[in-house]
This record gives sequence, structure tokens and C-alpha cells, in this order.
Amino acid sequence: MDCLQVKNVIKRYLQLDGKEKEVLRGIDFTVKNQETVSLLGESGCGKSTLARIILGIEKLDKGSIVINDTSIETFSYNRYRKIRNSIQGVFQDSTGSLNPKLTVLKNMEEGLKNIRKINRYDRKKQISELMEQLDLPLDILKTPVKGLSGGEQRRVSLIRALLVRPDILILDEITSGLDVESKEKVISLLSTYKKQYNCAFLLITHDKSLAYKISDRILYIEEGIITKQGERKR
Ligand SMILES: Nc1ncnc2c1ncn2[C@@H]1O[C@H](COP(=O)(O)OP(=O)(O)OP(=O)(O)O)[C@@H](O)[C@H]1O
Repeated sequence: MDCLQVKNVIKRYLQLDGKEKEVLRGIDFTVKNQETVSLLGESGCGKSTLARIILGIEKLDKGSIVINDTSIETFSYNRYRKIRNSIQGVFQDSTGSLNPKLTVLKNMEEGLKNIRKINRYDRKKQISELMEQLDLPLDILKTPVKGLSGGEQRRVSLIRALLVRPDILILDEITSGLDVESKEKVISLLSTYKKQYNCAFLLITHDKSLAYKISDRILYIEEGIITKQGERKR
């Protein structure tokens, strides 16, 4: 079964010169349950716009997005509330997903409190296990997020998303700028997590080696359209 269907999505932006530019020109693909799909493309081809549309942060002009069985083309908040435990996103720049003034712990707990009802002891246990796996020291739990580096914030954002146990996780350039060791840790955590919780990933990246390493399928996007796709041979 497909956990995500992106159907003929079109998105236009108004440019400074007053003209409209079609940034996404009919994007069509699906992600099956537990599949890892990479969307690979050069800077400016529309990858992040698509990620924002799938996550309901941005409106589409035409087409639809179906998450599990729920179509969200109408972009209503209520529809999104229904599926918010099914889909989570992590971006290269975590400022949109984390509250910089709140501590690391509060940021991580927020998703858990609102979406998965689990007790305080289990919350702390799950948070500290994931932090250890990503080499984040536990003493930053009381630090406001704004006091962390960009790479640390991204890892906090990843943990926050994983704690919700989504069916599909959208990962937008999450390893860029990380050193080799941190990048390996993120990749290893994702593969462990996937085995444990049967989650699907949509990896948005321009890092070919990362895409080749972890994907079941790679979609190539050029100037707002998918130009080819390939299965990984195992
Ligand atoms: N809010 C906006 N208003 C106008 N144009 C925008 C807006 N957001 C993105 N664009 C334009 O849409 C195009 C696609 O941008 P997008 O950020 O989706 O590309 P990308 O493939 O994710 O690039 P990168 O890898 O550099 O992040 C670019 O030409 C960008 O300038």
C-alpha cells in the first residue's frame, strides 16, 4: 500500500518582476509503506517547495497529496490534524520546526505530548536513547534551542520527528553540513529506526552518494518535473 501519493502537483510563484514562474510542473509519484525514496536534484529545481507542500506548510495550485487514505488538497487545518501523526518533516534549517526560546527537552516533548500520549518516564527514556545514538549530550536538555549549533538543532529536530513514530518521514537535506561522523550516525539511526518501526522515508537531497546508499528508489527532478527514476539493485 502507498503511504504517500503525490498527484500531478503544480505550484507557481509570483516573481519580483510580477510574472508567475511554474516551479513544480506536474509532479507525480508514490511512496509505498516502509519504502525509502530519494528525490535527487540540483539546487533550485523545486525540491524544498515540494517538501513544504507535502507537509501542508505551503499551498499547491493544482493536483493533490494523499497521505495514507486522506487527501489534503484542500489544505484544511482539520484535515492536517487528522494525519499529523502519520507524517513528519525535518529540514536543513530547523527554525520552522523548533521553538528557539524553548529548551531542547520542551521542544522534543511537544510532539509527544500532543500526538502520542505517553508518560513522563517513557518520554525521557525514549528521548535519551535517541540522543545517545546521535551523540547529543544529555546536559543540553535544559538549554534553549537557540544556543545550539545548526547541526545540533537539526538532530534535535530529527529526534522530535522520530518520537512521533510517523508512517512517513520527509527529510530535506538533513545531512548537509554535518561532518562525516555525524552524518554516519544519522544514517545509522535512520536505518535502525526503519527496521524497528517500519517507517517510510522521502529523502530530499542533492547528495548522490547518500541517495545511492540508503534508497530503494531514486527519483530525479529537473526544473520542477521528474525526469527519470531508478530502483536500487540489492
Ligand atoms: N516563496 C517563494 N517565492 C518565490 N519564489 C520562490 C519561493 N520559494 C521558492 N521559490 C523559487 O522556487 C524555485 C525552487 O526553489 P526550492 O527551494 O524549492 O528549490 P530546491 O530544489 O529545494 O533548492 P535548494 O536545494 O537550493 O534548496 C527557486 O527558483 C526559488 O527561487
